[in-house]
Amino acid sequence: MKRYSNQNSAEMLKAQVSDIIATFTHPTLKKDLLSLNALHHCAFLDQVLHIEIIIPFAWASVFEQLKLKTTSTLLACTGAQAVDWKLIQHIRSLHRANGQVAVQGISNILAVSSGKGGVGKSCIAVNLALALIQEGAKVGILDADIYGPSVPHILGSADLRPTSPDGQHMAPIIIHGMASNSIGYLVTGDNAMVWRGPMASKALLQMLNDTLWPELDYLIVDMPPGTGDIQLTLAQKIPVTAAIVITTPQDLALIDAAKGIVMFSKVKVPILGVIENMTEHLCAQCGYVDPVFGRGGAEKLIKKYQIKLLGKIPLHSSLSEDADSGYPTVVRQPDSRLSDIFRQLASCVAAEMYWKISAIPDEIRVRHL
Ligand SMILES: Nc1ncnc2c1ncn2[C@@H]1O[C@H](COP(=O)(O)OP(=O)(O)OP(=O)(O)O)[C@@H](O)[C@H]1O
Repeated sequence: MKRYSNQNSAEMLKAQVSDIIATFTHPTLKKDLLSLNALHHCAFLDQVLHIEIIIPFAWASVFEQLKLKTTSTLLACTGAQAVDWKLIQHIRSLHRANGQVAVQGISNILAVSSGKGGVGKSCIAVNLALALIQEGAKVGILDADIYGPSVPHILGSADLRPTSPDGQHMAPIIIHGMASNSIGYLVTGDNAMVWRGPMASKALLQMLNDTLWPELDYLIVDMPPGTGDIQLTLAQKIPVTAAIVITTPQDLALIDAAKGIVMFSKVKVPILGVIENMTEHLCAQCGYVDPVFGRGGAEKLIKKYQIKLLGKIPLHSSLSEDADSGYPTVVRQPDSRLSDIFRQLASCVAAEMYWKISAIPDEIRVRHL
């Protein structure tokens, strides 16, 4: 049985653990865990190997894979009887587009957009936000889809109304562990439809700035669909870190998604990539996979614009049924294959943001999980 009590052997232990965890590879890691300085601490106490891993983005489900892949080798090499793992998420505030000023308490804002309506943007924005929470991040959502605010419906909070503790600010609606605000909480029926563009953008910016958001690692902004004036104004005025574009595989949706990519490039907002929704139909009964809208659509888009395909979401009746029930799939069926897909997407989005955009050194918060 090995002992790791003195200084030399503590270094030996560190070297051994480092070698083992450095073998772990995953698409969220552009460098191995050692080059990322991820081994924060390791110690051998009472036959237990204690390991602390520090990662600068939301990573909880990948951390589970790391444990699964390396625990038996660690036990065999060190003679420990158990490994006590700890993940520290050191989520960084990354540079905002065009050097804009941060919103109080929010580290990063991610705009979820689409070139046209009906591609599943809100459904994906909500499930992505909730999956980021399951990945260990603090997340909120702002429904900026002024002409069709569907986030309250999907979250099951349409009947709730924000309160104002001081007559000037709004307390967000907390639902499924997530802070949310939406124009849908404030106006009912079709009232929002009559707003002119400048009025709508002003209202939204006010909602962003006057909501008492708790400390958030990520605020997801569900943007209005399309690439008109209101979208352009919001892309310029919301202090976003980056944007993602949702599309479906049909040619018409891809043409509009391309317009969205061009719009964000014009206003110098970094695009993390594209999410293809309704990629193929996944039969709820037999699991048969049918590429109803054809294959390879988003691939063409990412090739042309040199951006990343962040993930593909199948067309599945659960997604719309769960959204209509007010319990999005990630919450209602956390152990389903669809929820796994969303968690993978969440870690991929968080990692891509970190790798693509540099951190602001004095805006770092650390949280132990
Ligand atoms: N992958 C999917 N499988 C099954 N149903 C889906 C999927 N994605 C979205 N839906 C359903 O499609 C409908 C439209 O989705 P959603 O409201 O999210 O679209 P949207 O792009 O935000 O539309 P708009 O911008 O016009 O409001 C909803 O009923 C939603 O539940």
